[in-house]
Amino acid sequence: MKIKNICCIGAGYVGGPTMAVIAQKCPKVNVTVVDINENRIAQWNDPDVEKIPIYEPGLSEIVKEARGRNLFFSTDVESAIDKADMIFISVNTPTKTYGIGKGMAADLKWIELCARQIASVAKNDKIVVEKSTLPVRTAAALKDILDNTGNGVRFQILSNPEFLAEGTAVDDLKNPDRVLIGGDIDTTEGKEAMDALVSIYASWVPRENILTTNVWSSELSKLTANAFLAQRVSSINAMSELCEKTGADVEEVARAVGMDSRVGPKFLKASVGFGGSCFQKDILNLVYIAKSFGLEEVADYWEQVIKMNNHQKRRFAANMVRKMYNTVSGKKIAILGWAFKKDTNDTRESAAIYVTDYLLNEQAEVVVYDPKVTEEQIFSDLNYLGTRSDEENRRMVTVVNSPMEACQDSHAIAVLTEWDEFKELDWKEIYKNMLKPAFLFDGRRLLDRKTKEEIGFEFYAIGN
Ligand SMILES: NC(=O)c1ccc[n+]([C@@H]2O[C@H](COP(=O)([O-])OP(=O)(O)OC[C@H]3O[C@@H](n4cnc5c(N)ncnc54)[C@H](O)[C@@H]3O)[C@@H](O)[C@H]2O)c1
Ligand SMILES: O=c1ccn([C@@H]2O[C@H](COP(=O)(O)OP(=O)(O)O[C@H]3O[C@H](CO)[C@@H](O)[C@H](O)[C@H]3O)[C@@H](O)[C@H]2O)c(=O)[nH]1
Repeated sequence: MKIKNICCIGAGYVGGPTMAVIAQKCPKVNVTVVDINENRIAQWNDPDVEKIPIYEPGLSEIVKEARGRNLFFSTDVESAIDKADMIFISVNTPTKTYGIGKGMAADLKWIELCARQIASVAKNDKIVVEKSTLPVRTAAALKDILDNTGNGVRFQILSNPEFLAEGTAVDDLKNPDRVLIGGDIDTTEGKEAMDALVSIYASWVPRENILTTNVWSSELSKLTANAFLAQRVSSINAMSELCEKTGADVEEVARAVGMDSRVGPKFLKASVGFGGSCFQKDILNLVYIAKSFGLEEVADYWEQVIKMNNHQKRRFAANMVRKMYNTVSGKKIAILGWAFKKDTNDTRESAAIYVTDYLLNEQAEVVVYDPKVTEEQIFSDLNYLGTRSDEENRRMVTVVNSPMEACQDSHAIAVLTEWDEFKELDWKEIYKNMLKPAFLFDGRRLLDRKTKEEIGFEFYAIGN
């Protein structure tokens, strides 16, 4: 079966970049990305490609090349579903904020809406691909809805979780460690659907890097991968606290441990805590699934990864207050970096939000600078916590367009995102313009201690 038309529902951080790369690599396949968010689609269609809604290195160039040729962005969901042979569902699956499973389970309401819409529109057989991260066995629910509410056409459901990391999405999509495709391996139709998706990826991914499994293994592998990755960060962050008490340096420890080929060197960077839209949500989902099967020990084991992460964010902020003579009330504190990691404008679950909230509770005056995050986003993140009103947040927090301005007349600086540009700042000039003693808290192990101390900073870094 040859795929000619692809539709992707959800033009977000996954749908947008993933489909842009498929369109670039498969110029003969028409790819239409649809979303109910009109503003987002308008941004994807902005004649100035630098204004697309997602910042990812290399993405605007691909959109420029493929948009209008075989890559389209639209709000006409039904027409795109109707035309497509293959439909990717790439909508958000956040943690539930209500009802059963509140604060833990994934909210699948947008997934279900997609399934019902596909079923009502489809007039010929279609392959439906789960691209969103979903609880294991969601494919069964999807199949139920599609088969029971459709027009008698046949659907094949595949699981094809996405492993891209933000900030390196384009590179991850072009050179993935693996592509995972789960499907109904016991039927001819199931195998044909899997082959059709394999042939899309095989346009640029070596065949041996495309794994095919049963659908449940594929769904569960995605949650497992994120749990393992987040666990590494929490593990090294746990050691960072012990390093601070003992005189060991967490970077030296990570290097020594990571050189064991069984452990490996990647993802062992101690930090102020992991953020992003996935790790916390997916682990909570895993914990919920384990609990729902009565696997209390399994649930407790993974929940600890989240507990450690919350502790790391809190202890970083608490340490700032403690070092500044136990009060930051009325003190100006510059926050450098708001995104959850460098090279993205995404702020979901960013540690900066929680550290700032803590400092605001201590009555600090906070000034924020981030090269890619808008002022509106920063206030929206703070308001979402519900700790104080929008008016209060706007009174206590200022967002500025330059790091020098953020640091001017401040008592302290906290580096919370590892943007490369922070390494190159004129730190002598910054020091000169600060109140003394000038405190510098490095939540990313980005800056060199020796040179900063020579300038005169009171310097504190995670894990050393
Ligand atoms: N962000 C990542 O790096 C990443 C990586 C791998 C997997 N994932 C998973 O991919 C999924 C999507 O994540 P994201 O970060 O792209 O989310 P996102 O919020 O950026 O984008 C989702 C989009 O889906 C749209 N949408 C929701 N319901 C819709 C409907 N019924 N019809 C049309 N559009 C609809 C929303 O308007 C939104 O624009 C999640 O399950 C996530 O866990 C995310
Ligand atoms: O050694 C490390 C590595 C990461 N982080 C932090 O961990 C968070 C997540 O980083 P990263 O995993 O690089 O970015 P994400 O975009 O969240 O990607 C993760 O989540 C995606 C969504 O499911 C998956 O597709 C990716 O494979 C998985 O890496 C960020 O706050 C990082 O700063 C650290 O503190 N130390």
